[in-house]
Amino acid sequence: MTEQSSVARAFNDRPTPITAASVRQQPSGMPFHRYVPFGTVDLPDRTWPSQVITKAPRWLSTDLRDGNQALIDPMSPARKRKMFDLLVKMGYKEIEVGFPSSGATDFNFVRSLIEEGAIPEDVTISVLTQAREDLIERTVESLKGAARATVHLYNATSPLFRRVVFKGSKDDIKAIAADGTRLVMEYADKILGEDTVFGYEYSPEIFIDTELDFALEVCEAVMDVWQPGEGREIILNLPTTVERSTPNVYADKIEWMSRNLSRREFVCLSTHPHNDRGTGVASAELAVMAGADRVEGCLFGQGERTGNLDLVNVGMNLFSQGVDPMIDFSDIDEIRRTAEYCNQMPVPERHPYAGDLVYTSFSGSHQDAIKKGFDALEVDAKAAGVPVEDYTWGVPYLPIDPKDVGRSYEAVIRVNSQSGKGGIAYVLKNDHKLDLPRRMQIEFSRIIQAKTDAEGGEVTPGDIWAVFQDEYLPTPENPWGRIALSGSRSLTTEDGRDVLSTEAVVDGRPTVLNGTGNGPVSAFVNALAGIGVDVRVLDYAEHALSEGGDAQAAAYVECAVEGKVLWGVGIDANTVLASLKALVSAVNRSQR
Ligand SMILES: CC(=O)SCCNC(=O)CCNC(=O)[C@H](O)C(C)(C)COP(=O)(O)OP(=O)(O)OC[C@H]1O[C@@H](n2cnc3c(N)ncnc32)[C@H](O)[C@@H]1OP(=O)(O)O
Ligand SMILES: CC(C)C(=O)C(=O)O
Repeated sequence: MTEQSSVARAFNDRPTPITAASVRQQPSGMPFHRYVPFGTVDLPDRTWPSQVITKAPRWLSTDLRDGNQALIDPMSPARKRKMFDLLVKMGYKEIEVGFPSSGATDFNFVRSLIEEGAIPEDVTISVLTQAREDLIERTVESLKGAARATVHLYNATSPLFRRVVFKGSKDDIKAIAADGTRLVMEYADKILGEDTVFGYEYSPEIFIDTELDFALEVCEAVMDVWQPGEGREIILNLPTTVERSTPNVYADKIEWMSRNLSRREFVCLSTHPHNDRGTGVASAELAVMAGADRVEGCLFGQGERTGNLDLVNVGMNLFSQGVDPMIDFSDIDEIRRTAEYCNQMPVPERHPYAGDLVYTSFSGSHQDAIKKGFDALEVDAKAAGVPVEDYTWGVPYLPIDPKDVGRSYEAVIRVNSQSGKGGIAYVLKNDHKLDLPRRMQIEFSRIIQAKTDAEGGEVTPGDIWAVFQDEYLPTPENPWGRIALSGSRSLTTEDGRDVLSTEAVVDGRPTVLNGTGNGPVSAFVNALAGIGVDVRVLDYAEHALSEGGDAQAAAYVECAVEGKVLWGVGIDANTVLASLKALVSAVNRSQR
């Protein structure tokens, strides 16, 4: 047994130490007995947990189909076209453009894409259909003249759907899939010309709830009809449809299918997660680790109920691991604005990578670490001789550089009552190039904290600057304080000592302040003593605010004025004058 320290012993002697046994949660009274746990897969030799994703999967955007079918107000042709053009611009090469047999809107949209030549040569459009002959015929008709097109056929295969929706046996369900595939091939043959490169995708809908051996049986029956082989791929898409299991169970199912499918080399194994449990992204990532070659989803997770898999999230997750997502997310706000316009739905502030607040910290310890992180990044990049925008990213609390998705650093730190000195110092440095010494950061943050405690809410960078100016840098528009430097200043050296003569206004009267010291600052301190002000300089710092001939400098002095310790700030093109102004700033503050 390890010996307890005296501090731990003292704590354990207290009457009510917190232990697991003393935390008493109450039964909820919720009817949880109505639900059964999701079955697991017996796959002890699973390999997916140790896989690492090192390249982007194939992507299919279904914004114009699964996304669109979930909208209160489905997209107008104009909105659909805007979404299509965005997806193309971002780099998606497989785009599900609709459900043409649903009605004129989708049918005509597909026609317009083809007839207006809106589909780049390297982009394959895809259309979804139920396995019903009239719908299949209409679906294939919509594709006439397309250069590259895929028909995607689905039917539900799970026990609940077999019993409740189709009221059929396993064989009936398998026949729907196989017959549907045959019909797609027949109509494609009849309707589409030789100039259409034609592809086929089949989805056993509700795959997640389908017995694995039956899902395999149906997929094999479909493949027997399609006959995949060299140069004749089949896409088998295994959707969660309604996400009901933890992502590891889905990954087991994908790995099991990947291992057991015949003709695997001609199968593009596709994943289509939904997000009912909020783990759609994890499901997709684990599915890719488990062998999926392709990921279907929508921008920002638009889609039925809680949505489809968020393509932006998965793509940016890859990016953040140093893997090229093969999709351009560099203007995330433009992508978001377009998606919001097309879907007529907002992307929430906390949405991964794209929300308004996802690169923003309000809290003190986060801001402190971020400020230190940015400072260190700059120093490290400089030392390595690498431009900071190419240097390996590593700033606390920021998983990626917001600039890589087109964001500025402005919103990285926002100040409210939860903020500390680091955040406030960051704003002054970022917006005004003022690099406050640490003790001055503490002093100024107390001033801002008093404001947030009194008024609540957020203090904007503009507010912070206004308070800073008012506190340390009286302006001609807002003059205050006993002393103001006015006209000229002369500095000579006699016997190795500086002799300073400065024109000033003291208590409203023109006054010349004369003093001698072993530097201009100490000469000015002595000049102030001449008008009865007792100042002792405790600390001093200065830095340039900009580069070049007309560069401004900032000086910071910590002084004891009549025994009161406080900081002053001066800004001037001349560093000596900046330091004298800083002394005046401290003296005036002491008497304010
Ligand atoms: C998981 C998914 O996202 S699947 C995609 C879902 N998307 C959509 O449905 C959007 C577009 N759909 C539509 O506009 C309409 O459903 C239409 C126009 C295609 C068809 O409409 P309707 O002919 O009225 O049929 P409805 O949609 O009600 O379909 C129900 C019938 O189709 C059968 N059915 C449903 N899915 C399938 C399928 N994949 N394959 C074959 N039959 C199917 C049902 O069993 C039912 O048959 P029953 O009437 O004999 O009981
Ligand atoms: C048609 C299929 C792929 C689908 O949308 C789903 O199962 O969610």
